Amino acid sequence: MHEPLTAAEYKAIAAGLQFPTNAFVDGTFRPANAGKTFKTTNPATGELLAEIAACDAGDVDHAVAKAKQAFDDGRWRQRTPGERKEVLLTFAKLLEENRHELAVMESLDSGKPVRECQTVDVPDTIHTIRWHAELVDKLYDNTNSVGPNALAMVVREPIGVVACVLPWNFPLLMLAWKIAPALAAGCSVIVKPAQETTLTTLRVAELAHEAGIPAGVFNVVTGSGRDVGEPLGLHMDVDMVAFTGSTPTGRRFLHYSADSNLKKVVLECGGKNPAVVLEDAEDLDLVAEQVVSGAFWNMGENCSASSRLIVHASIKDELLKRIGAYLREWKTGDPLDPENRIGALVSKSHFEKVSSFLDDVKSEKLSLAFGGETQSGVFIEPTVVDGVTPASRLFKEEIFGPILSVTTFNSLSEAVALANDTNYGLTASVYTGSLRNAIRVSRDIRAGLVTVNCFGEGDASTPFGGYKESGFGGRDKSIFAHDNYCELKTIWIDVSERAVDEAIR
Ligand SMILES: NC(=O)C1=CN([C@@H]2O[C@H](COP(=O)(O)OP(=O)(O)OC[C@H]3O[C@@H](n4cnc5c(N)ncnc54)[C@H](O)[C@@H]3O)[C@@H](O)[C@H]2O)C=CC1
Ligand code: BAL
Repeated sequence: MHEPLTAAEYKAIAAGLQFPTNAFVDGTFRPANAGKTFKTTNPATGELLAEIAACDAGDVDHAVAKAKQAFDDGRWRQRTPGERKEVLLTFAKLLEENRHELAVMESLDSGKPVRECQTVDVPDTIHTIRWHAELVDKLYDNTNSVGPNALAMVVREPIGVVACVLPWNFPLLMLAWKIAPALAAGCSVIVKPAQETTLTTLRVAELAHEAGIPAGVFNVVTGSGRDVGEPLGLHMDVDMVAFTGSTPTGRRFLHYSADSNLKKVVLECGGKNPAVVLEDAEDLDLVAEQVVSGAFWNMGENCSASSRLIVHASIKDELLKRIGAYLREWKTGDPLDPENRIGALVSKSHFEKVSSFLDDVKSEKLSLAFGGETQSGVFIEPTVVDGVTPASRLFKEEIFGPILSVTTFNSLSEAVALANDTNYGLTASVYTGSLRNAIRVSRDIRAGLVTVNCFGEGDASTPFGGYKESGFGGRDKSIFAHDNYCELKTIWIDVSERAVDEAIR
């Protein structure tokens, strides 16, 4: 069902698309109060796609009031879990029916290859919504054993109004990682998409409404971080912020919370993730394939990108040779051509940032093993830089582009030390033929997800999020994500004889 179409079919869909342009609040599209707009363009071509409502603090106040009203009157949270499940499954079905449109819109707005949008982003988005829908009527609350004189119940309740502040690198999927558990739990949401990639979020909101999610429960406020993200972070009636993006912006949300109502903050931030290849790795072809996909999937615009290859010195040359062979399959160019696996970076300014790391290759006299070429001011070919030391910016900073650094080691302890030599701790991969080494290294690396002999992000049932400066406050995906969007309430009922006697009197 999610097989890619041909380039001609994708272009025909693109030609017929209607782009949503207004914020979505209380079940209807509405322009910004102040009437302002911002432009959204196709990064691959520079073509203007749409002018979108540039909302501000007044629009945020309106959306929060509507979301709070919807939460307070119980139009969603007081439906049974089974009823919410059915609506969310209808929502998933509508997404499925519109999958080609969503894949093309995502690709046009972000520069991502349509092939990935069609085969990964859209199906994973739908699966995430289905998974949380299916979870919600299978959870049990607790009664605790507190003796014969009382009954203690511990129940989950939806946390309230949730602001979901999203990044541009996986617009649909990050939307699903936040809204699926939030809506399943019974919360009202206000989504603030990244300005670069607003279109699919608006279309999804429309489909959610069509599926039967009541007005005011799913709202989208479009605009900049300063004008929309900050007022949401500071709002006294927002109960929680669920954020994915950079660590510096994540840090701001902790300040906003401290300066307002101590709202709960869950952050999924950056990464500088190692792929550690031990001397006893068994199948170097498989390692090369996985390392390439870990580093270059989504142009490396991925918080879980394995951007540091840490390889035993004795096998480095052989591994690089095989990486070179796999890179031939990673063609760069028109995102709407399903033959291409590397599309455009999300914007000119992001291209400039990523390109500055290519300048370091020259200034630090590092060795370019593959790539290094740019095209049309927005495309960067997959690039592998050899001989990178921990002192280099390439080793330390999140690049968020298709650049892989290579560093060697000679002992297991050196490998672990290099892997942990970062302020981040999101993901890591270990390649080894030894079960003992796999377990030891996975336990010693300080990261929220360690994959062994593969690259990946787990599935909907496994939590995703980071140690150290990669995350804060909770995890995306899985039952643990569901619990992010709930408060726990204890209800203690006195059933002692004294209480019964008093009740009779
Ligand atoms: N962990 C991840 O998945 C992501 C990491 N990044 C990293 O961040 C770098 C910068 O990208 P940006 O788009 O600038 O990320 P960002 O973290 O600034 O943006 C993420 C979201 O936060 C909002 N935002 C920005 N400034 C805000 C503020 N002062 N108050 C409230 N909300 C605010 C944005 O509008 C967007 O919706 C990238 O080069 C990359 O290294 C970017 C996107 C996703
Ligand atoms: N790769 C999923 C999370 C992120 O990049 O933001």
